[in-house]
This record gives sequence, C-alpha cells and structure tokens, in this order.
Amino acid sequence: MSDFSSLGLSDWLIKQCQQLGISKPTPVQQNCVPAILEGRDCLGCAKTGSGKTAAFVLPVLQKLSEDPYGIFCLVLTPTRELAYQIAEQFRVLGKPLGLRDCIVVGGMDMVAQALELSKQPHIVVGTPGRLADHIRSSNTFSMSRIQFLILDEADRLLEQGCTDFTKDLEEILGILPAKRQTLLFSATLTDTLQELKNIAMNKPFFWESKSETRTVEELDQRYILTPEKVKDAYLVHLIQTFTDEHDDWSIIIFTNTCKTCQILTMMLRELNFPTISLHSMMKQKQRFANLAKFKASVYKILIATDVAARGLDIPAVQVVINHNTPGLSKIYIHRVGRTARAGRSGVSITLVTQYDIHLVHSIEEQIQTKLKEYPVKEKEVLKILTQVNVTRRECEIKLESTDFDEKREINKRKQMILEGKDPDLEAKRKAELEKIKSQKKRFKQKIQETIERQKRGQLKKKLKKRKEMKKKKSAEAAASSTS
Ligand SMILES: Nc1ncnc2c1ncn2[C@@H]1O[C@H](COP(=O)(O)OP(=O)(O)OP(=O)(O)O)[C@@H](O)[C@H]1O
Repeated sequence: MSDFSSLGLSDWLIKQCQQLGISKPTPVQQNCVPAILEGRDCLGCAKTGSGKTAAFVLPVLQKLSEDPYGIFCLVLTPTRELAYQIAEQFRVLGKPLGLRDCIVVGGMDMVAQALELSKQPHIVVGTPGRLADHIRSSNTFSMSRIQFLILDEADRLLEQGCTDFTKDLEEILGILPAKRQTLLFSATLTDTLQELKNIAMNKPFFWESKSETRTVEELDQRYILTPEKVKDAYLVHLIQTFTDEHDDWSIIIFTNTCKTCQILTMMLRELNFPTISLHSMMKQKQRFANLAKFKASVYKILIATDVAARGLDIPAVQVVINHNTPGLSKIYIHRVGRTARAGRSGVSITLVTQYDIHLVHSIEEQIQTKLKEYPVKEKEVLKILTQVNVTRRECEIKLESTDFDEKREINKRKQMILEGKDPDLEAKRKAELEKIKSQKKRFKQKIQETIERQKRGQLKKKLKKRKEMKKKKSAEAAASSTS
C-alpha cells in the first residue's frame, strides 16, 4: 500500500492525518484522491467504515489551500447528525488553514445559519431541505463560485424514499455553477448509478472496491429466529449477556418506527439498562445531546431508527442489533456498518420472526454472505419473558397517556404543509387510494378463485372422462373375450 505523499497530497495535510493516527491510505483514498486532485468528477463506492470521508475531505482541503475563498465547497448529506460529523472532519484536518465552515441543517436556528452563510464560509455542509429553504428565502449568500459539490450517501439523496430530497436537490443544483467538480460517495452506489452519472457529468472517475461480499469481513453477522412475542425477551437477554461480559462495549439497536424506538428505550430503562434514543420525532437539540452522550460512552445503549443507519462513525460500537429485519439489503448494509469499522471487529444480530425469513434470504443473496445463527440459551430467555412483556406493556400504556401519537400526526401535517400539500386533501386521497387498492385486491382474489374453480372443474371432467374410457375399454375387453 502506498503512503499519502505518493497520492499528491501536501506535507501539511499528511502531518494532519498522522496526528489523527491515519498513516496509510485506504483503497478508496488511494484511488479517488489522485483523480480528484487531477480535477475529475468522482464516484466512489466502498464498504462502510473504509474512510470515504477523508477520500473527499483531503483533496478538497488541498485545493482550498491553493486558492482559498468562500464558498468553495458544498457538501450535502441525508441526515443532520452526519452533517455535523463531516464538518468536524473538515475542521480537524483543515485546522492549519483557519478553515471556516457552516452547518445548515433543519431543526436549528435558521437566522443564525443565514448570518453564518452571509460571512462566506469556505465549506458549507448541510441537508438538502434546509439549504433549499435558505435559497428560497434569502439572498445573503452566493454559491456561484463553488469548486466542489459533494453528495455523501449519494444514493440516499437521489432515491425517492420516505424523505424525498430530489426536489430540493434540483433547486440547489440550479444555483450552482456548471463548471465544478462533483464527488459522489456511498457504500451502496450501484442501484442509482445512472442518476448519479447524470449529476457528475464531467467524465467521472468511477471507483468501486472489488469484493465478492458487500459487508466487511471483520463483521460477524448473526441472526436469531424468534416468535414475535418473544422478541423483546431475546433482546433483553442479548443486552444483559453483552453488558455482563464486556463493560466497554457500546450497542446500537435499530427499530423500524419512532414509536417502537421510544417504547423500547422506556422498557430498557425500566429494566435498568443505560439507554438513550435517537429518532426523528425528537427535538434536534435532544438528538445531538443524546448522540454526544452515546459517543462519550455515558450511555452504552443507543436505540435508533434508520436516521442513525448511515455514516455515523462511533468506534466503541461493538454490536448492532436489528430489532426488525430490514426490508431492503441496502438498509441492512448501512445499519450493520455502524460496527466493524476501520479494520475493527464487530457483531451484528438480526432478530427474525417467521414472517421475515424471505427478507433474510434476499439480504443474504444481495450481500453474498450467509448469516449464521446466534446461539442462545432459550431457557434463560423464557425465564425473563413475562417480566419483559409486562414491562413493555406498561411502557406502551405510559406512552399512550402522553401525546406521542398526536405529535406524530402534527409533525406529519407540518411536513405536508412545508411540501405545499393540503393534509386534509392528502388524507382523502389516501383513503380513496386504499379503497381502490382493496377493490383491486378483492377483484384479483375473485379472478383467482374463478380460475381455481375452473381448473378444479376441468380436472374433474378429465378424471370422469378417463374413468369412462377405462370402463368402456374394460367392457369392450369383456365383450371380445365372451365372443
Ligand atoms: N487511512 C486511514 N487509516 C486508518 N483509519 C482511517 C483512515 N481513513 C479514515 N480512517 C478512519 O476510519 C473511520 C471510518 O471512516 P469514514 O467514517 O470515513 O467511513 P465511511 O467509508 O465514510 O463509512 P460509511 O459508509 O459508514 O459512511 C473513521 O474513524 C476515520 O477516521
């Protein structure tokens, strides 16, 4: 493996890397840094925890040091926490430059951000929604001279998921100069490759780590097959075992909804586990505070929705537990990628109910790895089953007495209004769609039943005909033998 100087990076940057304990470039850095320094657009696809952030931060800092001005570089990323993490990397590596950055994310004071933007910082890191808001509402900054546009977790930014960034992205791209370098990075680029190539138009340099598997070798990937009703008892048993055996291990548990995230946090706290949560229904300041406490190991257990699935780099995380089996292999890859980073080892355990087995098969096929069963002493799990389930039920009742669901409804309505939709009209449309869907389903069912009936009828007829033929033949045979 070559060193950083052979990639064309300046001595001051190499020194900065060394201070952070980074001495040898990882393959994604080795391949992408020279291409970016040459002035090419770049698409970099490498596994989780392989140093993609430094692969774009280092060449941008080098170019910035040669011709410093603001706003020089814009980095977009899907989550607010990730924006802060990326800005931190720029800050640490770019310290000798006296780098000025500005973080533009939702949930934080917009006026303060506008003020920061007006001071023309060197680097702007943000989420698309908030930056598009600034573009619409103020003219205190210009991005017409930016040299670099970076989309981190680029595939997520371009897919139309539950949070759709595409409209905001269009608006942002509209104010950027055509002459710029565009850098796109993710551990899962391949599905959206065409859309990405359209954004990075300047004959992009494409680099993908060559590997049969899509997850890292240092990760021990396990599953536990469990009935839905026993799932939480397994979860508690696992946490108890890990915390008994390793007091320096941190654990992330992923759930599919904010509500489950909240209930499980309450339940584990009730059972005296040092637990903290992270989901999109929390106030942003609380989100940052909780993440900071988890990073500092004040709390050893973080329960999160997929808002924490991508990019977060927390070296102490040794275990990732999937409380639900992710429906998409992409989500699985990012979730389990929160452990076993930068060459460290880690364990992931996915709790699988009888309804999710097909999802596991599909994940295994996509990542080209078979998950192994995690051995558990079932007797131990059954011992705590009643206590766990009663505690969970109590927490559910407690949560119902708060305005959690109501808040969720209000948040949904707010989001729709922000997107320029009428919530009542949307609800009506949704109900109509549901009606049409169920009509279609009933119609399909009816057709299926008719086909089945016809098939049965035809089969009956065939059998009857065969029987008659047989009868006829045997009658003919009897007649010929008597004659
Ligand atoms: N060359 C290197 N040698 C050792 N460690 C490195 C090197 N480059 C980066 N790191 C460290 O590796 C860790 C993971 O890097 P990073 O967060 O950039 O991963 P990533 O590829 O972006 O992962 P993800 O896909 O999950 O976002 C960080 O703690 C970073 O400081």
